[in-house]
Amino acid sequence: MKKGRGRTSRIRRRKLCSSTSRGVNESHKPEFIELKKWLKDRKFEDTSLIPACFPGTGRGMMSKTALQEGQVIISLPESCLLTTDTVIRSYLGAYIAKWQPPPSPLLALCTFLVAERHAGDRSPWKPYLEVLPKAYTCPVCLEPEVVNLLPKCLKAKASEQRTHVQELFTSSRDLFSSLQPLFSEAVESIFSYGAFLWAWCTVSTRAVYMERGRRPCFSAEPDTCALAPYLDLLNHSPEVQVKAAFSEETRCYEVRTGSGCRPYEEVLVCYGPHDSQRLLLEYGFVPRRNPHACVRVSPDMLVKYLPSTDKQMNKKMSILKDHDFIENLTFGWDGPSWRLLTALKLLCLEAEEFPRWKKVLLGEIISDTNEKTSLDIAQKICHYFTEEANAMLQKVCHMKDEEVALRDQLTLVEALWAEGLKVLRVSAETLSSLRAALR
Ligand SMILES: C[S@@+](CC[C@H](N)C(=O)[O-])C[C@H]1O[C@@H](n2cnc3c(N)ncnc32)[C@H](O)[C@@H]1O
Repeated sequence: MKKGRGRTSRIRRRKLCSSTSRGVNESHKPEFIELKKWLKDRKFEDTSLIPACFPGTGRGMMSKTALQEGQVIISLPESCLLTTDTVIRSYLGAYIAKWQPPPSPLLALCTFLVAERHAGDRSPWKPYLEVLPKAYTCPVCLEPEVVNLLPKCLKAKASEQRTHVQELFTSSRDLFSSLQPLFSEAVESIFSYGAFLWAWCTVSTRAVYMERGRRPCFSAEPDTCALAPYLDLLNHSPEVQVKAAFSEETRCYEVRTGSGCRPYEEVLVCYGPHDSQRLLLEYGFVPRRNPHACVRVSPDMLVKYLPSTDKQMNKKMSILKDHDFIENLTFGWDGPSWRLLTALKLLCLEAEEFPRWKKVLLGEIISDTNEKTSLDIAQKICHYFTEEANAMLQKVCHMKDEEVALRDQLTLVEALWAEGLKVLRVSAETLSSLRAALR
């Protein structure tokens, strides 16, 4: 779906296709009947996709007919899209446009969503708002005791996410207060943290990528998010491909299949080639069978089993940092990544081998000892993580029995650790084979 970077690009890099699990048609539900009427009034032409509930992925989209490769499966007219243009054209527009410093496009969208949800029956967006989830499962919404059970790297990111949303909310209070003339109730009760969090998660987990030019009424942050009713019912699969973009010619947001799909199968798009920690962080779910699943090795784990007496350790670590070998070191379905083994080889260099560190980064073999030592360290790290994953799974299982109210949240965490454990088992086998080949 596009070429942006970072938070927005991933949302919007959606491809499409199908899974084999049968879903239960939900198109008869009153909220979907209303939504379809609303879409029709806005010139949306019916599609072969209908909302349905699937055993593996929950609510998503099912195809009523066979879909051919390259076919447009959904074409949403501009008038159905909720963008910053919608906000500026609305009753909020004049307030947002004169606010200093200019709010970010994301804040404008969140403010609009909160106000419209509050408007209830009076909102022209009601049929769309009615089908949106009432709650989300991104880490920012999880209970602290559940966040505490996340893998270390993800826990740190979850905490950053929470701080980011809280700060955005706090720093927006004056803007919300300026909107008081528009409401009979106190704005503090309308723009509560809970309402803001819901809006932030709505945009974060559902928006499609649609780039708009910079406007002086908004801050310099990229304006790339658009909410696309109906289309945003499409779930993710890492294995499918689609093209999705706004067409200047038809003035519609179009999704085109990358491959065919049989009738009554779930139609899926790809949110990006993300590992499951990232999908949990950004979208609040852990997919089944993720080929991009991995277990991340943090810098402190990297050195955990290395001799603390190594005088060159600081220098080695700064080389790794300078050459971007400190992040994205992983175990995956293929075993330890090349980057992880390379970082370990560099860290395991003997004093007399150290001057040849550049060759290590180029992938050259320095010595048998270096090869063996680095594999041994990788095995120790893998073993440590395996023990940790087993212990965490036991803890989560115990908590699921004790804390029934947290069961859904704990199930997500459990899925993540269980996937990690599988990756580590495969990695342990790969490491054993690599080690045996050196004997
Ligand atoms: C764009 S919405 C897709 C429609 C959504 N399932 C719904 O009912 O509104 C994205 C959200 O759907 C869910 N989701 C998407 N793909 C999924 C998958 N493969 N497995 C489980 N949940 C998924 C996640 O909650 C995610 O935040």
